[in-house]
Amino acid sequence: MGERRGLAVLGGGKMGEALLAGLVRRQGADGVVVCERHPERGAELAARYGIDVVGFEEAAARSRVLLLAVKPQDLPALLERLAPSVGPGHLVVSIAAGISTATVEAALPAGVPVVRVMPNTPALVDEGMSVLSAGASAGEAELDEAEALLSTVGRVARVPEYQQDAVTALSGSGPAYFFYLVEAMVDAGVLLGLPRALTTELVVQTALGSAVMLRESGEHPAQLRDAVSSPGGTTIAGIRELERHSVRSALIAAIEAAARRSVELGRADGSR
Ligand SMILES: NC(=O)C1=CN([C@@H]2O[C@H](COP(=O)(O)OP(=O)(O)OC[C@H]3O[C@@H](n4cnc5c(N)ncnc54)[C@H](O)[C@@H]3O)[C@@H](O)[C@H]2O)C=CC1
Ligand SMILES: O=C(O)[C@@H]1CCC=N1
Repeated sequence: MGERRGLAVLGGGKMGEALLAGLVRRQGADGVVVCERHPERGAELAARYGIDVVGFEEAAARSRVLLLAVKPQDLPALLERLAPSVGPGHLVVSIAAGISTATVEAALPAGVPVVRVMPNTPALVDEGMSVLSAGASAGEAELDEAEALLSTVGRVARVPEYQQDAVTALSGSGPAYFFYLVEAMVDAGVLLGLPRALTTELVVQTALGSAVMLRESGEHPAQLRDAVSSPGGTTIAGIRELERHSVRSALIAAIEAAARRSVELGRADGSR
């Protein structure tokens, strides 16, 4: 079993494809297969990335790493079908929000190493953030192996598993919050009479430039914001409105709600 080298992506949806696309772009399609419930979707991925679409049994026979990329609610059924083909020579990597390594391990034969990962969709453009935690049968070697895989599509961090719900709310869901902010800013530009295409360019480049500044300067965001806010100027007039509308507090509440939902998804029935 230890001889296997391939990678199987089980569930070729949005996140499965984002990881698949990045990995194939970096390492080629050799040894990569996908399992997908919807045949049309499978055919689309096969054509786009030059990979084989196979069943669970063949995926397990051909692959060392089994990347679980179905929705948390679909994971129990998938694990039940996958379990007979899996053994300790596999490395199971689960990206399902909220689902603990203990839950995945309990559905598989004893001793199968499981690593839980929270990735995000910017993996599509090699700017992903993936956060790893080891299950009971996984050690440094398995974390290193998962890290080698995920680092082809962005940055990687490791946390103790109890922090994964907070991570899910921040970097897993985070892209949606930035997209939401961008949408709102573009609406504002349109309201002020700017053409939508120009407005979008202004906002997207501003978002990108600000993100690069944050990463490269290492400065506190408040310091960078101060540098934009001239005394008696335009920026501080805008900031006052953000404060008046409790935007900071709304963001904190949103991220708290996302983390709570991650905890709920981890319950056997995903109930609220
Ligand atoms: N979308 C995102 O930004 C992120 C998603 N995740 C996690 O990734 C997982 C997938 O999420 P999405 O890609 O957004 O969902 P999705 O619904 O786009 O993709 C799931 C895919 O799995 C397929 N599928 C379901 N059951 C299957 C089965 N038994 N066999 C083969 N294929 C099967 C579906 O047909 C679908 O194409 C979830 O567990 C989610 O928590 C994690 C981080 C970020
Ligand atoms: O919304 C979700 O549940 C998934 C997990 C993190 C991002 N998307």
